[in-house]
Amino acid sequence: MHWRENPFLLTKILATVGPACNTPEKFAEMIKSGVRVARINFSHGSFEDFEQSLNVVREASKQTGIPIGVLGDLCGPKIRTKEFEHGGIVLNSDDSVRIVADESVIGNRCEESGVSTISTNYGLMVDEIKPNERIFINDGAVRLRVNSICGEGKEKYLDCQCIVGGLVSNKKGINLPDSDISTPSVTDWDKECVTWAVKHDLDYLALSFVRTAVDISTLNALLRQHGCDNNGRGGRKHLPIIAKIEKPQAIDDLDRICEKANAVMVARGDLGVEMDMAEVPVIQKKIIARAHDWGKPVIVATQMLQSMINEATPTRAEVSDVAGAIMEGADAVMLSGETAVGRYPLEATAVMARTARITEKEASRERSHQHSKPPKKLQENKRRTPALAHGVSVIVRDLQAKYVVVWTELGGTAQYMSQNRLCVPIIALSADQRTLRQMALFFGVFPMYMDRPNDSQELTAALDKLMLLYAWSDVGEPVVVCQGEPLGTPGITNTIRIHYVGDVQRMDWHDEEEESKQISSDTIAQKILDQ
Ligand SMILES: Nc1ncnc2c1ncn2[C@@H]1O[C@H](COP(=O)(O)OP(=O)(O)OP(=O)(O)O)[C@@H](O)[C@H]1O
Ligand SMILES: CC(=O)C(=O)O
Repeated sequence: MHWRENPFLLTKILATVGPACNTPEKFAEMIKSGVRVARINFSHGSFEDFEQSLNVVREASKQTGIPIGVLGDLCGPKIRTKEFEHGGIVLNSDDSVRIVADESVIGNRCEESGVSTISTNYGLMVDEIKPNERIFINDGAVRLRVNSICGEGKEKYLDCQCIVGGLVSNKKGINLPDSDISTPSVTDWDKECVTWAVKHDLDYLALSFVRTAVDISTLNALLRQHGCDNNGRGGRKHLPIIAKIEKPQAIDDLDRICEKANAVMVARGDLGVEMDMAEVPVIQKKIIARAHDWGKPVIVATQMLQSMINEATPTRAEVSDVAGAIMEGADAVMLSGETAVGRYPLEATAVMARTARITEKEASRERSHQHSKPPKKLQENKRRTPALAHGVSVIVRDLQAKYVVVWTELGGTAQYMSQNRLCVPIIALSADQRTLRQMALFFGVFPMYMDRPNDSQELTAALDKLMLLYAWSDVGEPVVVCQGEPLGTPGITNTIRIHYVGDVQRMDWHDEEEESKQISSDTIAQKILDQ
């Protein structure tokens, strides 16, 4: 157990798994310094690779005793270049470039004519793009403009002119910022990945290039075919969906996307290509605020500590970026290439955790002067658990309680508590391993396994022992406890208790002692620990 080594970092850190951190020992070190969710990117590698990454994470989680959520990142309708004769070609400004319909063509550059040919994994794009529209390759590093559409059937191609030159190599991403493309939101490859994810018990699925809330419903329908249910649950497996916001169309449907998805991600890599990069910071702030209105966790991703792929220290601007996202209210911050292929994965995690710790303290201080603001849309819905969570935030403030403790079957209560930004650790106890892993994404929530107690009394006794064992609390300090009554029924959190650590035992034992003899806090603590 490393709870004491790295106590209560409220902000959640996601790390992308890749060759740079692909051993249980390395990943365990990253967990110890603050990583709580591992991202497997289905864009890179085979099912064998994904299985190996998953085993690494699960083993590291076992070694550290800390529940780690695993997120499978579905590629969605991402268009990519296919293969080239020598792995790639260099384009120069004004070069003539053909994007061909035939997906089997190997890309090349004809030295005689100077014309370059590129094939893609979406041949139909030649039917859907119009003259004058732009084609961005490799995160916008290389840019083309379409002159005209030529040929027929398999021979059809887009005749383009290169505006910004550079290297174009195998499997590089293509963005079409001016075009309306009808690729399915969940591709055949995504479907295979979903089957794999369900079979291997992943904890989250992220969907790339979400355009409207309908895309979330499409994935949910597919998950239902696999026996999952993200709404009513009804005893079925819960596999929450994270909507990646990286298309301008998604911003137009943000409210419905936040309502339908279980969490959202500000995927700044593609967002910064699909629209003017200069707009991204303002959009990020808006997405974070909107996700909070709906009580959904929000992750800020991409290039957070990009220079650490090659350098042992980040730039000041990168550190400021991490801090800025946390001040704006991000629940989680993500590392991509930094941990997947970078030279300093552990250092990157440590910098992120240190920055988060200092920033969240300041953010909490600022919030403590404001009135608690529960998520607007949840409050409008007038449901029991969000109202209860709001009540807890007021009690925590009035009593200056140091912890909130919830007993949760499915994690819903922990999520509502998290969204109220209590600014104190929420210790979320559960006997369900999947629930524990899924709660790893929630800001301020610390999932911990506990055998299911039979009743409130047993829960209180176990809680006291936990508090004293880890020296989180002293006897007599207040802890706010939330649970369902009777204990163990999912979806009925209906009780808030203000418990003083050791209280029940203090009274019991006091009766046994002679009337005049005061029993000390130290004696009570010792008796609880000895039980
Ligand atoms: N498992 C992996 N194996 C090899 N290289 C990887 C792996 N994961 C990531 N990378 C490399 O690190 C870079 C950044 O990682 P990231 O996961 O953000 O990929 P990406 O392709 O940029 O993201 P996305 O597919 O979400 O747009 C990738 O472009 C790729 O070159
Ligand atoms: C994370 C991701 O997919 C992006 O930033 O584009």
